[in-house]
Amino acid sequence: MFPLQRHRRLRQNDSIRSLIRETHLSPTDFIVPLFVVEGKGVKDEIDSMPNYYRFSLDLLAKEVKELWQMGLKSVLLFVKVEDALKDNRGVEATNPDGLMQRAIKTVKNAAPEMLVMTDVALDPYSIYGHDGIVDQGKIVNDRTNSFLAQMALSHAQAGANFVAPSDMMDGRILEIRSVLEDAHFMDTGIMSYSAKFASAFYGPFRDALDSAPVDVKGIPKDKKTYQMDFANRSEALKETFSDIDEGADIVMVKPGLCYLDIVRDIANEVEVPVAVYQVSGEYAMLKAASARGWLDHDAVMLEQLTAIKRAGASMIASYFAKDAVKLL
Ligand SMILES: NCC(=O)CCC(=O)O
Repeated sequence: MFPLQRHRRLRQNDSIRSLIRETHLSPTDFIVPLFVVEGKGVKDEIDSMPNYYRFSLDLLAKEVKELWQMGLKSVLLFVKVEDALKDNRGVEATNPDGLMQRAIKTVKNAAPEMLVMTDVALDPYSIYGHDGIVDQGKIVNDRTNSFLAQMALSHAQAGANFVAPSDMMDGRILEIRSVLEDAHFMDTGIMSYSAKFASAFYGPFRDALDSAPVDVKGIPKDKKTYQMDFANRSEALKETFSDIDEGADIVMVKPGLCYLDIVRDIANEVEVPVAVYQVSGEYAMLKAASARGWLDHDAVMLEQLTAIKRAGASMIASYFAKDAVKLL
């Protein structure tokens, strides 16, 4: 009771505040998403993601060395696939000499200890921009899983440490785990996008990879039959428990800031590490507002990242990773 308890005693100066601080960010909290394109000497800024780039393999190597020197130890690879290589089943996704497979090797050559995680979903390879095979206007589940498992295997064969299925098909973790085990890739981990919501915050990412669902009659224009309804909460736990039962090593909530209640729910319930993906729209909002002088970029960035960790994230996939680490 006041005045025996004066809460402000513990806030009087920076030394006491830092002594009692409960949440700390460190470079090892981050996974750095990287966008890869064909070509040479390409470092192409993404319009809706200022200061974020698509790299050709030569400059990817340079970027990865820089990240490693900054103390960033994990990357998550995404590729921009040329239109001529797209189809309905993602055949190119299993090409041993495809862009993803070469990107994995490039990262490993540049920084052998860098943890390489790879996106597993059909959308960058799909003529329809969907994460699964489209058949008569539907995204088919089980047939998609076989392709995802072959894609994951191909990434493992190229040297990926973790595959990261971002597609939200049912049962894909079990199928991927089984295929990896059968092929003796028992040390290749799975970071599952377990609670991925059908969010409007992914817009800039889809610009970056040209992977938005097409606007064609008879093809679903959104991903709501597989990604979760953002109004739901308990479903996220159900999805996450399924993925853990099927063999996920790390589970993920995506997007970040609007979903911290979900992060806390899951962190309270599960015993595997929880990743959060702070997505492209979250990045774009802060870049836009700070460019206009409306928000203090660095202060808001650190506040958001700290809040994500405070909510229960063991790791954060974030386009701010480099900006943040420079301040830590
Ligand atoms: N499967 C990866 C994503 O959908 C990323 C979305 C984003 O950063 O907006």
